[in-house]
Amino acid sequence: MPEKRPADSGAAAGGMRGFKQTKLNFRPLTSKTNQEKSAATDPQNEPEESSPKPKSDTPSGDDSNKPPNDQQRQQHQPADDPAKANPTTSGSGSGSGSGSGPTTTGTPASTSTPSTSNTRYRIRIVDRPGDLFSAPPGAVLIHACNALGVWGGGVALAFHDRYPEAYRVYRRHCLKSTPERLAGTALLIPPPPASAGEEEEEEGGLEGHYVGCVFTSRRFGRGVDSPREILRLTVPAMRDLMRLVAEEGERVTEVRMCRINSGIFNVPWEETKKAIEGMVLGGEGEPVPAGVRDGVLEVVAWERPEWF
Ligand SMILES: Nc1ncnc2c1ncn2[C@@H]1O[C@H](COP(=O)(O)OP(=O)(O)OC[C@H]2O[C@H](OP(=O)(O)O)[C@H](O)[C@@H]2O)[C@@H](O)[C@H]1O
Repeated sequence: MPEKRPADSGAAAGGMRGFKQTKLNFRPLTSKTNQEKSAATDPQNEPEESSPKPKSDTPSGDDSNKPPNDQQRQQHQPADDPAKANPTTSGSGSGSGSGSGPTTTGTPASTSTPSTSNTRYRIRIVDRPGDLFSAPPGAVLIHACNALGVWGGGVALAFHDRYPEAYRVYRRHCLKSTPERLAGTALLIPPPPASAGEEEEEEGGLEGHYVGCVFTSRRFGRGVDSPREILRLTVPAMRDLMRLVAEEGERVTEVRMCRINSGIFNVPWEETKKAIEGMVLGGEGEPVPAGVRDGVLEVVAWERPEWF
């Protein structure tokens, strides 16, 4: 992992090649219990009015597709405490299945009905250099988000430039709620049904991606949560996202992520990875993602080769 990096501006800086804007009609998927659950699991969450009252650094008004402004893009201060934090996890150790065999533990029987057995599973993260966005249709692309409705830098800006419609969905979702309520939850934005004649058919398999947003910090810039808090929020947020992913059944073909939290959020990647791999998921009627094999969901964490 690189020691230091600029809070880069992603696509704007040419970090990824060949970005294209994909204008699609996205519909958001959220857990009905997201907000209650988040409030319940986070003792620090004070109940707040759900009116989308902008905070001081919250963009306001009817500008849901407005790109982040310069001020927002520049508010990428590193967190005050870059010290290592102790992750709060619901389990210990990392996933350890073989993961590559054809065994179908927890695999849904039909193409779209998620399994709701008592199967428990873990996530195993495999680090790989490459382009996060070069994913097949049906892939979920996970990235960490603030809850203020801004994808202003790093990979979030690349998502913004690539999927402006998804950005609108995310932004609306944020403005309808509050950072306190969103912290530790997730938003899954599926692609619309494939339509014939899409233009973005070139390299990279651009269409058909789900955008998986995990709200691991309430705010960004000077208001970003501490690394410790970001790690703590990552666990329920990933759990929430996995539930949403599982409900999509086999429409989801793979789950991949960037090294969430490791750039602008300033949390060492190994800490985030450990927290995610320590989670025990599923069980008690919880749906199980279609990709689970032998109790393990393999998730590739892509990193640009220059940072790998
Ligand atoms: N263009 C690109 N293409 C491909 N991979 C890229 C990339 N740029 C960076 N990466 C990699 O992607 C991983 C995560 O690093 P990032 O710094 O992105 O995100 P993060 O999870 O630490 O932080 C979340 C906050 O970033 C934004 O913040 P703002 O809105 O600007 O405030 C959000 O909105 C959140 O608030 C690291 O492995 C980077 O190497």
